[in-house]
Amino acid sequence: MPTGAVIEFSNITKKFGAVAAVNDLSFTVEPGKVTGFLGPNGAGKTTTLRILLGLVAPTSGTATFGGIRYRDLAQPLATVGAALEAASFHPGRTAFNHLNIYAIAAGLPSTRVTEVLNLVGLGDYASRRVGGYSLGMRQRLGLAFALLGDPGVLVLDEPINGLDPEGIKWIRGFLRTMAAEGRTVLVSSHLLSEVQQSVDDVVIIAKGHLVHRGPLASLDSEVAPQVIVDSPDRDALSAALSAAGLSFALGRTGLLVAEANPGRIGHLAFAAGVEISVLHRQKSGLEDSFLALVGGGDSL
Ligand SMILES: Nc1ncnc2c1ncn2[C@@H]1O[C@H](COP(=O)(O)OP(=O)(O)OP(=O)(O)O)[C@@H](O)[C@H]1O
Repeated sequence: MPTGAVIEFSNITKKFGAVAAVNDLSFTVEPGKVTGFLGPNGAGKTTTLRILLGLVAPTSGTATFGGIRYRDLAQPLATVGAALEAASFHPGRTAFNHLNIYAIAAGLPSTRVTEVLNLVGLGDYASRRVGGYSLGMRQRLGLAFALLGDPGVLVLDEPINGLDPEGIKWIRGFLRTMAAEGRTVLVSSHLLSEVQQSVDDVVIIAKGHLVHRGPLASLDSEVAPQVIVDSPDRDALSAALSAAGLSFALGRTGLLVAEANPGRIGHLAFAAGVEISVLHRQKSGLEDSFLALVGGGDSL
């Protein structure tokens, strides 16, 4: 059984000209869990993963597997499996031939190619040309490649992108199994909802900065609870809230007030003679917390 190594990013910065795509990023990723690496498009996820895999040199900082940089690993294929892009396969080659080239280069037997193709559900399609594969099948082929050396660490960039519902269900189970076997599994996504059911921990970045890391459930406490209140006379209610110095925004079912105590809102409406039609506490969901952390949904 492969043992997962701890992935460690220490003060990673990557500048493209004057722009810092990744800015002083530090975090660790533990074995035996699925860790979601989340952030809106352009947050710096792909750049960070490319640095980890030695494909891009950081401007400063280090990224290591069990303390060793990718380029210094004695057996890279047996240590880390990565799937960064699904589309870069030679269309004229069969899936078997594609993987066999890498297997031969790594000194692995052809039986391993058949094994990994079966593992990702492509066993029946091994002799088909990759050019005829759907996006979902190419995603699976990318995973098969990542698994070739039976690595303890899996690094997958947006593996759920483009999968149909059946494929999404399959990959969720696949990620869980990989982590349960002791591997370190790092999966990037720009959508929390996409990975919510598969991840134990989350690392969230926005504009190249770390904005949150911890167990998935820790996201719940990130946004302060709000009160939803409404009135047949919304203008009068708004005036009463403003007079009390409370900030609020228009929500779907009323005014969202930055205040945790519904009793306080009820009291000030009563004192102002404003009739209330809705009044309750709103606990934000994981998605709300995620959007608040990454600066709203505009860039998603
Ligand atoms: N080679 C490059 N040259 C210049 N700028 C780049 C380069 N690669 C990435 N960037 C910029 O760095 C920022 C981070 O990009 P990156 O691809 O890492 O983000 P991401 O979170 O993976 O987003 P996406 O999910 O859209 O790929 C973006 O502003 C991007 O335009």
